Order: sequence, then structure tokens, then C-alpha cells
Amino acid sequence: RANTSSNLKETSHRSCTSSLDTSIQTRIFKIIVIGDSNVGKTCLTFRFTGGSFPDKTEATIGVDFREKAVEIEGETIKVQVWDTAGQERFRKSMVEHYYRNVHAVVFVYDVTKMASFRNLQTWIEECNGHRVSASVPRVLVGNKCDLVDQIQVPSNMALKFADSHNMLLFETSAKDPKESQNVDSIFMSLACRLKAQKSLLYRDVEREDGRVRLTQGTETKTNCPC
Ligand SMILES: Nc1nc2c(ncn2[C@@H]2O[C@H](COP(=O)(O)OP(=O)(O)OP(=O)(O)O)[C@@H](O)[C@H]2O)c(=O)[nH]1
Ligand SMILES: [Mg+2]
Repeated sequence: RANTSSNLKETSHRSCTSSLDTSIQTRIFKIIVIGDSNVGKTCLTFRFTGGSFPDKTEATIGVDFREKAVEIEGETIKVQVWDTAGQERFRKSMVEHYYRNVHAVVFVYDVTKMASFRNLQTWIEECNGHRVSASVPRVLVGNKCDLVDQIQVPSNMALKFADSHNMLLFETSAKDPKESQNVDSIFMSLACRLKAQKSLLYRDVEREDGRVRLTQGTETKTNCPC
């Protein structure tokens, strides 16, 4: 009997420890999505995290968080997408929070609206003004490619801009279901890059309540398949 009870104790202790380990070690990558109002930031984040195109959206106020757990080389990583407001009046009180401890930045423009492409410069300046380190990966997304007869921003112009800012360019559509893999690859390629970055130690991973999840530094593998 004594044996049984001690076995039980040991088993419950072990399962408790392992669930604690798992929760402590789950890394969260904070990715912010930035760009003019109406370019499709909410639809893109919805497509990635929920898998579908929303029937109806309203202008984002402040920020909406969406999370998706992804598995990369056997490690489960939480991609936390911060869908930000494009309208100045809905974002001004939040801007500091957007850039705080950010791991990657997605800049979005609308391929059917040249002004949204021209404004990228302002968004990049805002990002730079918030001391976002040069090691934080940034990508450029031209959205609404399904509207083929309304395209105003030619691919070569966007590619040149992306190159000059050391960013990858993704041209995609949150609406067209055939493009959904392409939308996923925006976030997955960033998650792969972040996982591979040696400098992204566990101590960099902070929860939204400001508590650090794990203070010990651990180097990650660099042989990411992406
Ligand atoms: N045709 C087409 N329409 C899209 C696409 N993505 C978004 N839209 C439409 O564009 C409009 C704006 O989309 P949102 O995702 O709300 O835009 P947003 O960038 O989040 O705007 P803010 O929250 O104000 O910053 C909506 O009417 C969407 O249905 C797309 O890929 N193709
Ligand atoms: Mg929005």
C-alpha cells in the first residue's frame, strides 16, 4: 500500500513538473501588423489565425490580438499577431505598446491604392522612431492581389522598395482562398527566422503583463527548413 501511494505521488509530481516545463518553455513571438487603414490588416491576420476571410470588418480600434500555435522543427511556438489600427485617432494612445518588445514587423499596403504604398515611408519612420532594433525582421505585404484589373502598384516598384529596405516582399490576397498558403507563409517565414535567430533568447520573451516567462538564456538551433 505504501508503495502504491508513493508511486502515485511520484507520478503526479512528474506530470505536474512536465506540464510546468511545457508552459514555461512555450515561446511567444510578437508580430505587429502595420499600415494604412483599409489595406486589409485585419483580414490578413484573420486569414492566418482563423483560416478564413471575415464577411465584414470594421476599422480596428487600438489593437486586436490573435494567436496561433505553430510547430517548427518539433518546437511549439505561439505566434501572437498584433493587428493594429491604421487610423491615427484609433492608434495614438497605443503606439508605444505596439513596438514594445516586438519580434517582427509586417508592413502592409494595398496594391490597388498607390497612396497606401507611398505612406509606407511614414510607417517605417514611425517604427524606426520607436527604437526597434535592426535585428528585428521586417517584411512587406502587398494585399488585395485578387483585384487584378485595379492594380496601381507594379510588382517591380514594390520589389525595389522592399530591396532597398532589406525586406522580403509578399504579394497576396486575404480574400482569395487560393492565396491562403501565401498568407500563412508571411507569418511562418518570420517565425522560422525568429526561431533561427541565436539572439532570441528565452529571456527576451515577455508576457503582456510584463512578467518574463523564463530568465535563463538558451541558444536555439539554426537549421530551420524555411
Ligand atoms: N478584394 C479584397 N478585399 C480585401 C482584401 N483584404 C481586405 N479586403 C477588404 O478591405 C476592407 C478593409 O479590410 P480590413 O482588414 O478591415 O482593413 P484594416 O487594414 O484592418 O483597416 P484598419 O483596421 O482601419 O486599419 C474590407 O472591406 C475587406 O473586406 C483582399 O485581399 N481582397
Ligand atoms: Mg483592422
